[in-house]
Amino acid sequence: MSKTSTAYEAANKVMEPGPLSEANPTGTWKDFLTIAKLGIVMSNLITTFAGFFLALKYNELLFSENILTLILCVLGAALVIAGGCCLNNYIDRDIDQLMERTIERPTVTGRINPSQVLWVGIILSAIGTVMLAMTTLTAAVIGLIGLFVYVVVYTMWLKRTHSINTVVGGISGAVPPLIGWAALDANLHWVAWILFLIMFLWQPPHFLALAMKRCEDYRNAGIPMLPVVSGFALTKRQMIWYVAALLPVSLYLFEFGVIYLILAAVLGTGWLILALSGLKTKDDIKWARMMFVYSLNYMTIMFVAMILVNI
Ligand code: HEM
Ligand SMILES: CC(C)=CCC/C(C)=C/CC/C(C)=C/COP(=O)(O)OP(=O)(O)O
Repeated sequence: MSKTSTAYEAANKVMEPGPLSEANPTGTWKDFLTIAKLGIVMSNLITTFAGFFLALKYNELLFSENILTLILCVLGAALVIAGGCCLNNYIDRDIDQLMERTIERPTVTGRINPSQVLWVGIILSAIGTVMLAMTTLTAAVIGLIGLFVYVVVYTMWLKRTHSINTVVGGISGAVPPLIGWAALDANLHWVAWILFLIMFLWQPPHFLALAMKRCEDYRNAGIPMLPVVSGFALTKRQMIWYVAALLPVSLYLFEFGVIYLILAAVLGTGWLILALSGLKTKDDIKWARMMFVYSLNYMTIMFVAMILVNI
């Protein structure tokens, strides 16, 4: 039997919930922050804020006159994303108990009652959507599209069935800058769409690196991530294409000025060199670890720089 069919069959088997303990849930705030994936929410907020800040500049609006919109936008986006992460944890609790990386999650250990996680997810998403709607309706609709793609399309369907899962799921991770822009200006400028594209292209090298690092974990849980289904060689080649595509797209924001251009060129070329070194590496896991760390630094530095050069 091929590796591919084994993974797909296993993915179908794990649909049944396992022996999760629901006894004595003693969930603390820390448990809820874990479930809401605080680190991921915070980094998504960098891209949301970048979208908001650039919309201020392109629409010649004053920061001081839009502080309430900023608060509604950032808090609204944070709540929708955190709500999505709670729903993701609720739905994934059967497969999370099969992976070393996720086995300690409060939804698996039973420290939090699953129905509580479900309700917190729904309530946070609803409050966040209302807050976004108080900026513009477009911002709220984009938030809902992101939530739908993340929770329904990615988590409930593709994550368990197709190796294209994370590429499609990447649409949700790319909408936060659009939310930030739309909070001020519902007619999304092309710059907003470039931010979307940068985040969309950034994600495959980010999560495929992680999927390589955690390949055995995903295999055991029957999740058909690309390295599980198609192996490391093909995964590495795909990652190179995404990193290569990211470079010209990031340079397309040339009107941000020469400092931005130099930074984008240096960071993008550095990442491409690292990605290409994967073709020759003898230690795939070490390379994947470096790609993952590079992805986080690249995203943070690029989006902070986009804000700073436009002050
Ligand atoms: C489909 C898209 C994505 C997938 C599948 C994905 C997957 C993951 C996973 C599984 C981890 C956990 C790593 C570990 O525990 O070792 C992680 C970490 C991380 N991801 Fe992503 N990610 C995606 C999109 C994003 C986006 C859009 C951002 C930010 C804008 C982001 C930022 C981070 C950060 C900051 C971490 C490390 C901190 C943490 O685990 O809390 N990711 N990613
Ligand atoms: C507007 C909106 C809701 C946007 C969503 C933005 C968002 C949460 C992007 C990150 C996507 C992500 C963390 C995928 C990992 O899920 P996973 O289930 O593969 O990770 P896990 O195995 O660690 O749970």
